[in-house]
Amino acid sequence: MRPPLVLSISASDPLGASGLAADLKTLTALGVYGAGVTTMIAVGSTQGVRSLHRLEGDVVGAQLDAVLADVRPDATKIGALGGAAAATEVSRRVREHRAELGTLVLDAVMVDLDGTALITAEGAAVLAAELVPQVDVLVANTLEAGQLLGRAPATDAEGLREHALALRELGPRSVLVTGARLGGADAVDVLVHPGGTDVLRSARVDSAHTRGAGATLTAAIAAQYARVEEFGRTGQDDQVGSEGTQDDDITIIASAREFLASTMIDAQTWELSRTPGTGHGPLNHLITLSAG
Ligand SMILES: Nc1ncnc2c1ncn2[C@@H]1O[C@H](COP(=O)(O)OP(=O)(O)O)[C@@H](O)[C@H]1O
Ligand SMILES: Cc1ncc(COP(=O)(O)O)c(N)n1
Repeated sequence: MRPPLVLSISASDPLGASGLAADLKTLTALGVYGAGVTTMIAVGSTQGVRSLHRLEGDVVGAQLDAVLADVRPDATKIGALGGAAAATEVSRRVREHRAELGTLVLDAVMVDLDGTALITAEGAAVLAAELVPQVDVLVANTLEAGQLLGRAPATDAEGLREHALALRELGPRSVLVTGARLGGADAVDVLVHPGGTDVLRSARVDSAHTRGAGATLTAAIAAQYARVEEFGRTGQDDQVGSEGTQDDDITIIASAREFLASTMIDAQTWELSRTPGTGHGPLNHLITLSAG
C-alpha cells in the first residue's frame, strides 16, 4: 500500500501560515502524504514578512535529489522559490524527472499579500522562462500574471481572462489567474483549460485571516490530482489514466476553491495573534479533522 503523495517545494515561515507549512497542513487535511523541500526561510508573522533567507542552490538541489531518489510523487507543487539559484535547481530537476513528478502545479509566488516581493528579478526571469513552460497547471494572482507577461496587472475579469489565455500560450495545460485583489463582492478567478474558459466565483470572505490562501489553494489542487492518480493506480477508477483526464482540471480546481473557502470561513473568528485586529492571520487548514 502506498498513500497518495505530494511533493511540495516552497519556503518555510515561522508562523506556519503560508508556504510549506500551509501546504503540509492542507495535504494532511485532505488525506495526502506531504513531502517538503525548503527553498528559503521567509521570516514573518501575521504582521507581514520581515526578511527572506534564500538557501544556497546546492542545498535545494540536495533535498530534491534525496527525495526524488526515494519516492515517486503523485503530484508536485512548486511554490515560493525566492531567487534564481532555487529556480534554476528546481527547473533542472523538473526537466530531468518530468515524467516522475505526477501532475505539476506551479504557484507563481512573487509577492506577499502585503506587497512584499518574495522573489528576485533574476529568479522571476528563470521562473517565467524555464518553469512555466514545463508545468501542467499554473496559478498566478493579478500581480504575478502581469509580471510573468511583462504587462500591467489585470483590473477586471476580462483582463484576467486575457492574461490567463496569454499565459497558457507559454505551455501550461491550464492556467488559473486569481482576482481576489480586484475587490468586489465576489472573489473571481478565471480558469483557461482544455475544455474552454470558466469564471469561478465565490462570495468574498470578510476576514483578516487570509494569509496563505494561494499556497492552500494550490496545495489542495495538487492533493486532488494525487488522489485521482491514486485511484488510477489502485484500479478504483479505470477511466483515469496516469495523467488524469482533461476534464479533471475544472472539477479539481473548483473543489480546491471550495476547500479554501471553508478554511477561510472557519478561521474568520480566530484570535490567534497577541495583537488582534492587525495584520493577516492564517486559515484553518484542519477543518476536515476538527469537523464534528
Ligand atoms: N477574502 C477572500 N474571500 C474569498 N476568496 C478569497 C479571498 N481572498 C482570496 N481568495 C481566493 O483565494 C485564492 C488565492 O488568492 P490570491 O489572491 O491568489 O492569494 P495569494 O496572493 O496568496 O496567491 C483565490 O482563489 C482567491 O480568489
Ligand atoms: C513562505 C511564504 N510563501 C508564500 C507566501 C505568500 O503567500 P500568501 O500570499 O498566500 O500569503 C508567503 N508570504 N510566505
